[in-house]
Amino acid sequence: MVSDFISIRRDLHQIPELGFQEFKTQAYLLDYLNGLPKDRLTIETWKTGIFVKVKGKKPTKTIAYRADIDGLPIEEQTGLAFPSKHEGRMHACGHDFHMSIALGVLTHFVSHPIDDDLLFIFQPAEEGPGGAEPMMTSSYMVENKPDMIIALHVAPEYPVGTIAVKPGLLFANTSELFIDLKGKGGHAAYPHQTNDMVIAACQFVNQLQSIVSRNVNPLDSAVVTIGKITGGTVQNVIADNARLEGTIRTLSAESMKKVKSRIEALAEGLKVGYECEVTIDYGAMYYQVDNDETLTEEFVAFAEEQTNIKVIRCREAMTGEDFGYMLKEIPGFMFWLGVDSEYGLHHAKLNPHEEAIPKAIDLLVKYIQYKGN
Ligand SMILES: CC(=O)N[C@@H](CCC[C@H](N)C(=O)O)C(=O)O
Repeated sequence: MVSDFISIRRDLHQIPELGFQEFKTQAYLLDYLNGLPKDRLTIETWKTGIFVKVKGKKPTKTIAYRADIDGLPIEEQTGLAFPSKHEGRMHACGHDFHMSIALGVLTHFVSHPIDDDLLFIFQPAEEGPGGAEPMMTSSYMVENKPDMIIALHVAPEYPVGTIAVKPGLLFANTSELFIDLKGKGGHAAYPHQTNDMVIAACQFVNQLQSIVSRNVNPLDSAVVTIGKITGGTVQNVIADNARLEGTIRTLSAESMKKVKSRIEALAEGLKVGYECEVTIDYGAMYYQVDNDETLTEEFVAFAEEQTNIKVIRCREAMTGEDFGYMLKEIPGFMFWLGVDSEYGLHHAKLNPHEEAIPKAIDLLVKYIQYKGN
């Protein structure tokens, strides 16, 4: 017999949608929310996201909880009995867990209200192009800015029954990276008459890898990943175009500036060396996740003393999260939830253990109750 919120997770797992296309997901969430008693609830949509307020008994503050709702362009290979019904789309970053946990906590407080108001934020487009920053400037958020905010992220590398957290910097600064190369194509047998963009792209991918090893202070970690290369049209035509798609991760804003300036300098060299055009687009950029020191330490002490969850003190990670934009304006924290999967985040076989769902709901209910009187 699976609990309600595990079965909700299974439903949501089957309908993953990309950023700002979460129409079925939003409809599913609204359908659930509209089935709850209405007396304490206000529900407002924002694009494909939702704000839900649970009115407190005598509020002096608002505590917010944020869950991201989008999936990834990955073809699922989990072999689960409830796989994605959307070809080439998967909840491979655990947002199905994040949503079902948020619904579990919200449902508890609808029937067991506390003094303070609670705001549940179902945020679109965390994987890109970013929903948190525009949500923060929405009129709803401006008029209903909470006093503190919490979020979690599933962590395949930690066992169920654990959480991992760190006061201060938890996640990196990120920037997407799209590089378009344009040269001169032609017959595969006449390379001397062309500027081959497949060769230029290969060279450039290798050159980019020297930035982290030779230009960034080794004590200030950075990552440059190219996750996708496309180019050309057919096997016997020299390609007149290529596109590199990737991401930059840095622990400091200075290193982000440095990495970008080195990419641009190397691009100038490529233009000369391969007589081609190079266009760089940085896409979406996410601000680092910087946990409030006092609130995080208080949460750790609470979890250790008042629950049977094991707390792991972790290091910062090079993952990105646009929750950073919320923490920039509102004190709060994010923590990792142990879900023990052999395969990691963004893997087609990611299979988090569902027993982590009731454990997370229980932890959050207890902590929010403690914070909200
Ligand atoms: C937790 C997590 O995996 N977040 C994503 C955020 C992606 C931001 C953006 N699309 C980028 O690639 O820079 C991550 O990949 O870390």
